[in-house]
Amino acid sequence: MAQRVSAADGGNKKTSRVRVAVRLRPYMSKQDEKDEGPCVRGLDSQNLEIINWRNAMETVKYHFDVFHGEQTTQQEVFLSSVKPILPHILNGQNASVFAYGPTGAGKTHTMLGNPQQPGVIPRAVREVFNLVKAKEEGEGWDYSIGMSYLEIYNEKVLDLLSPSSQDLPIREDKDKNILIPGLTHTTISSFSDFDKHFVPASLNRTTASTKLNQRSSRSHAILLIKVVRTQRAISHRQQTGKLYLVDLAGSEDNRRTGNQGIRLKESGAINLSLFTLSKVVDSLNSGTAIRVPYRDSKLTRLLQDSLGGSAHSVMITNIAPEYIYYFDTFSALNFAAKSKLIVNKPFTRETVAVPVVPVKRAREDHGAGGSGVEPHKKKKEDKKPEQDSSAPSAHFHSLSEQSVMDRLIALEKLMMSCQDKDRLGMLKDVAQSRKEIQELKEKQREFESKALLLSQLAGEKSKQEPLFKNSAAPLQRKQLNATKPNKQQAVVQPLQVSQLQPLEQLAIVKQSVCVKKKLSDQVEPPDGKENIMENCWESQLDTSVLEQSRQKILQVLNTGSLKELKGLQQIGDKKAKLILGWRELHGHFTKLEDLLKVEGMTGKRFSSFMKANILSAMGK
Ligand SMILES: Nc1ncnc2c1ncn2[C@@H]1O[C@H](COP(=O)(O)OP(=O)(O)OP(=O)(O)O)[C@@H](O)[C@H]1O
Repeated sequence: MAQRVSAADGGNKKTSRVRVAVRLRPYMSKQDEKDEGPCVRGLDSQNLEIINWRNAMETVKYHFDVFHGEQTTQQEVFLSSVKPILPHILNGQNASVFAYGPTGAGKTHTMLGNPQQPGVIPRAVREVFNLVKAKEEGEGWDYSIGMSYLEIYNEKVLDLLSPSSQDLPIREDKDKNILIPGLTHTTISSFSDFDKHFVPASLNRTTASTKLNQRSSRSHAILLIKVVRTQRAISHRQQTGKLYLVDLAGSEDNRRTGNQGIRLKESGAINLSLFTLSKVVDSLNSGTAIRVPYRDSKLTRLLQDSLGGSAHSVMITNIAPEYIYYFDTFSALNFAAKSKLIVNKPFTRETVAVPVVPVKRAREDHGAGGSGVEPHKKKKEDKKPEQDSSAPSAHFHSLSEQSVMDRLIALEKLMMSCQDKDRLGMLKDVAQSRKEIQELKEKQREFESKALLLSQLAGEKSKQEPLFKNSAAPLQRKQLNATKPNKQQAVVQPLQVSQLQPLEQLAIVKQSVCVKKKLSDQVEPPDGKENIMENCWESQLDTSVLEQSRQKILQVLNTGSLKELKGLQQIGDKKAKLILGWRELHGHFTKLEDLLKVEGMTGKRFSSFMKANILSAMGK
């Protein structure tokens, strides 16, 4: 009877860690309306640099196992990053290759390619056949190769070889092998046999056009190549090796993809599963996690077999050079860096001799090597070079939007806490300061509510309504004045980022109490009187009590566990996870309206969420 045999002697510890390669796709001028040039470039076969968003005179350098520059061919990517792990699957071990990165950065190009430039998938399958052919001769084993092909779309597992099938279940057998009952498994005898099944199945994959990519993959596609080898001699040992070739859907920022409706829903599922993947990678790398959160998404559940343990994994992080992708690139590099903690100081900052603009025009300036190390001509020299090094760069016009800055700050904090031990002390100090500020804020609120209570007791002998006030009372300004110092205190952060905050306060100050919801109105225009009534309820509440409730909700959003988040009104499991994901990626919510940035949170939902939670916090 067939039995899984662990190949202890064949296991090579060195290669069992996640090997991280980064591939930079060529610069595309059509993606660069402002003609700003690239913001990232290669230095050599392992190093790259990206402009520092804080100061365009500086770059941030990263070190990876491999860096594939813009001119790298499909063949080179395959030979250096993928081919070395393939022999393992002939010995009953698992291997996987992931293409990760923002939408439009070249994942599908890398994995699939096109007839002129075939990608990793066709090359790997061909190589597996070659390896088997070479082995079959005199080693005493018979080999059989099979394939399955599926996509995870909106958290559903769909069989691409049998497109009419429904969402398939994922199961685990007693040996901890992940199985998908009902998934088509087809034996293939040659590469052309594979092609015959694979090409039409690929057309079944869900793709659609977004603002950033005309043919964007809306699902994670997983091709499984299974090699079973059976010993001819008497014990007839059988070993099964699996190769997962994964083209992940791109991480997406929906403000830029312009996604709405169904695209937005897809995007929510994509971002959620990528977030879980990130958590799994974190746990595997930390080596201390009690529970690796494989079960939190279908993607990670399915790859459980192959991620960690004895799997030989390669992650190819695809990035794009244009400024419009800056945040995504920075984010993807961070993910790639934390996917292997042996990264050499990715946050070392060096001042380069020439202003950053020279990275411009990679295509014309780069030599055949594509690493882009030669000096570049200056452009836009009239741009004032001297800047306050703590201020966001003038080159970041497109990023000067407050929310993007907030995200960059949050991301930077994350990266610092991950990788630079020297900064841990600093972060601890900041955490301590924050704690003290928080305590002061609590005290302040306590005093305020006491004072309010006293004035109410003194002022209204017979009039009741401790919570509802006269709508004519011009209390909102007072309320916001009271909020202001709190806000200012709350944003004490490393690296003097607090100077970015006043803009946000302004946004809050501008909200009028009754006809507020400016943001929500932008998303969904009010649809009549009912909506006006909807939005007026806050005006009937006492501003300080209202503010207290808002603060309470904000606190849960920022510090609440999954369970606590689910304790909020109108927040279910999925939304709570999305909030956690957002927090992980962007740091804290500076104001409640930031919730609108979470996937699926429309203006209407936000209004209703606020009403339900404020009233609930007041015990209404
Ligand atoms: N190395 C490359 N050389 C030439 N063209 C490339 C390269 N990488 C990507 N492209 C082109 O860039 C465009 C976007 O690439 P691709 O569709 O592979 O991105 P993606 O990361 O898979 O996006 P999504 O996540 O939206 O599916 C395509 O037109 C592709 O041909």
